[in-house]
Amino acid sequence: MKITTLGYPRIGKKRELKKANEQFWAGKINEQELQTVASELKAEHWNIQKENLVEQPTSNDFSFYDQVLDLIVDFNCIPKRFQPIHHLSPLQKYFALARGYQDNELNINAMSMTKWFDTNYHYIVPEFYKKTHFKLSESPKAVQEYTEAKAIGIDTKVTLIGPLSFLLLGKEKEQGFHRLELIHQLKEEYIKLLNKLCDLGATEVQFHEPILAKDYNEEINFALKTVYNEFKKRASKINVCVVNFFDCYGDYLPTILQLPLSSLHLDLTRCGEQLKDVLSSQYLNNSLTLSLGVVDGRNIWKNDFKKSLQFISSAIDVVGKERIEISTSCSLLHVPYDLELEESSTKINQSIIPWLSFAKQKLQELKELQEIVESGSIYTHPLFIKNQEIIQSRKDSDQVHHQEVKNRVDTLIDTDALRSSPFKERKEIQKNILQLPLLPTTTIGSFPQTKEVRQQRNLFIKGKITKNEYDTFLKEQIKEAILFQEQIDMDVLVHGEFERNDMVEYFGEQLEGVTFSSFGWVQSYGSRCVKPPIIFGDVSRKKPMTVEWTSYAQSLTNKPVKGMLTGPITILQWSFVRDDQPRKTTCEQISLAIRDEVLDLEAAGIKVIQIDEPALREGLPLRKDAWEEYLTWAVNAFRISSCGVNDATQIHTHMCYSQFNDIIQHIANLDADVITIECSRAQMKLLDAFSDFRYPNEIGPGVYDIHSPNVPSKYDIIDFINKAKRRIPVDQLWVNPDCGLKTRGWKETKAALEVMVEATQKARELFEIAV
Ligand SMILES: CN1c2c(nc(N)[nH]c2=O)NC[C@@H]1CNc1ccc(C(=O)N[C@@H](CCC(=O)N[C@@H](CCC(=O)N[C@@H](CCC(=O)O)C(=O)O)C(=O)O)C(=O)O)cc1
Ligand SMILES: N[C@@H](CCS)C(=O)O
Ligand SMILES: [Zn+2]
Repeated sequence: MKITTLGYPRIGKKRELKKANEQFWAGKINEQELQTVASELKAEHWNIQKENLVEQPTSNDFSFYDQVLDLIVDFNCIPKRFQPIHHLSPLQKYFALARGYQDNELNINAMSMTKWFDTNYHYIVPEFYKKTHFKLSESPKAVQEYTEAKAIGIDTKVTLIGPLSFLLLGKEKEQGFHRLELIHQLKEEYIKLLNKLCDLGATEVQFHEPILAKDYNEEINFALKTVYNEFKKRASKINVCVVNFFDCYGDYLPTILQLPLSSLHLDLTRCGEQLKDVLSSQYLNNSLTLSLGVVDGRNIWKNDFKKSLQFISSAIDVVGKERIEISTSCSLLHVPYDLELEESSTKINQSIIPWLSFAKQKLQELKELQEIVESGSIYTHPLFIKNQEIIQSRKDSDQVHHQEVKNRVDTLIDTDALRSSPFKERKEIQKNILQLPLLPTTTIGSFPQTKEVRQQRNLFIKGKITKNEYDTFLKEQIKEAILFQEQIDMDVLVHGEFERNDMVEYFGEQLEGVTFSSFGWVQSYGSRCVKPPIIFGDVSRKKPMTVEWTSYAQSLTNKPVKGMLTGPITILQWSFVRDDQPRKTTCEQISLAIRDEVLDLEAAGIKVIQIDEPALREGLPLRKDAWEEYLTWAVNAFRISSCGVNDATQIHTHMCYSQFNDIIQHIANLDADVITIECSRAQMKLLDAFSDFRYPNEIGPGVYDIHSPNVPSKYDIIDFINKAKRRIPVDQLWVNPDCGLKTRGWKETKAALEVMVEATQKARELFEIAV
């Protein structure tokens, strides 16, 4: 029984790739130096896999920015707007696709980014045209990496995103065709790639087709048959493995089992039931190897060997040990590197360390499972016994269970999730209190997290400056931010979130039942990483988390300052969560903690409170038949956190990276007084969802893109507001940027906000003339 892997994290255990990329972008290191960092990381990751008895580690799981972008480049599917940058080196051009390009003459928008399924990883979205013509690069990255590993004596399995997922994860940039129509030509280029790999000695290619975890579609099923049958016919020497993760194969299973594959991967952590279906299927042929994804690639809990061994044993009973491989459920991209780094950390709750497993430990778990199975005496094996003791210690721990938190959730009643009066009545009350002009202006919360802000925080954490000094520094930042917003005549102000390392980690650090790592970095997009909190027990709030900063900001101005909180669904979605109770229950506990904070902000005189929920959509189950259940509890969780306030307190929410058309009813059910949404890249398409639905509450469509340092023109913003006004009654509209400004510098932030407020003032004048 072999061990197989699906991909290793690539950012580096101390974020070496992040740092090298950023230095390269800043012109501080050259391409050769960056390549050296990359090669060292790849070699290190292959060697870790070898040490853990992975015979053939995976290659092509590395990426300088994103694995979908790698394919866009390798199949030459580069949008025409990038043609003028042919003078750049291939690597510079690659980064330009992801980050956009500006010089004195050119200003090219980056390709857009979106969430990779229900994860917090973002991929670059391929853009397709009717006439897109794929052409395999002379030196595809998969070939380079396979060769690079071979040169240091490591035979690898090559991972590739499969052709169906590559197409379906992209979007059509013109009407009148469906991107799946491009499959035949794309397939030809994949076949060329397979043959190239084969010529170099590669024996196995692992095609990741996570699109199969989504709803069944007849055309996709047909394409699946055609493509993989042809791979076998036209690249017959290479073994083809299909990998799906995050859910089961569903109705694709009969087709999948009839394909000429050498192995098939099953994510048994998300969908254990599928193993029975596979093992009992009439289509299971006697040469197919099953790759059992028993170790969770999406969470950080120590594997429960009992559960895994049950899967493994039942599969061995039917197909025999030789046809079984054990694996992680998905690529390890979504978990941090190495728990050993936390062992001397004063941040993490040390007593929960035995319960955890990061990427390196997950490989060790596979090795131990292999050893146990090969020993033949599973349940008496010392590794099994030790594992079960740890699993049991977590189940019984009083660190995990707190009766008063459970009681609070159990005694929630319907009215806890209801505002006192309907929106129409609240609107009038809030209007009288807040006295805001038509088209009120605001921002989403964060202001630039400058080097100085991060440095001061770092000095404070390392004990090099006192709490008093750090607080004084933060107050200075807040004061400057408030002054600036007053100067430009912004209507609803924010304090700037300078005290926060991250919008989720900051709250995680302050909640009971949650711990946080020192080095648990996970890539979110490009060089940006997050350190997801670890929710290990019943969650509650010890004391106010944000009131001091918001109150301080409010004390500096007569204008309303928005309290700024991260919502329960987003905290849940962007953390590593408990696997011993339903997500819904954990979410309800977080809702109550946020509710307490909302009420404390209200009691401190804060009149506007924003509860960010950018991850609401991302939390949707992959298959639509499970949406309703999720949306019902998720919306309710938001309402529990927001509905304790008086009618006079205005509740905002904010969402970004989302489409709303198919969940608009649930967005309305949140019953936030105001929702601000990312809108500028998708132009007004997003707003159409709200307008077609006749969305009843107030909306702030983002009027400019915060991902680019470009300062929007006044004309563009007025044009934007006009378009919005055509869709939504003007007394429902707010004006704001797409999202927070933490990744931007102050110079462009100030210029852009100034333009935004001026444009709004002009739009108000024009409106008054028109009426
Ligand atoms: C809105 N987004 C977010 C998502 N998920 C989150 N959890 N948070 C989000 O904001 N998902 C969707 C999007 C993704 N967008 C982003 C945008 C920006 C970042 C980002 O900037 N990440 C930072 C890390 C942020 C952080 O935690 N900083 C800490 C630590 C700073 C640090 O680097 N310290 C050094 C110490 C140096 C030393 O001298 O010792 C270190 O640890 O090496 C802080 O500010 O205190 C990033 O740099 O990638 C992420 C997602
Ligand atoms: N309040 C947060 C929301 C990001 S989605 C911010 O402004 O950064
Ligand atoms: Zn946002």
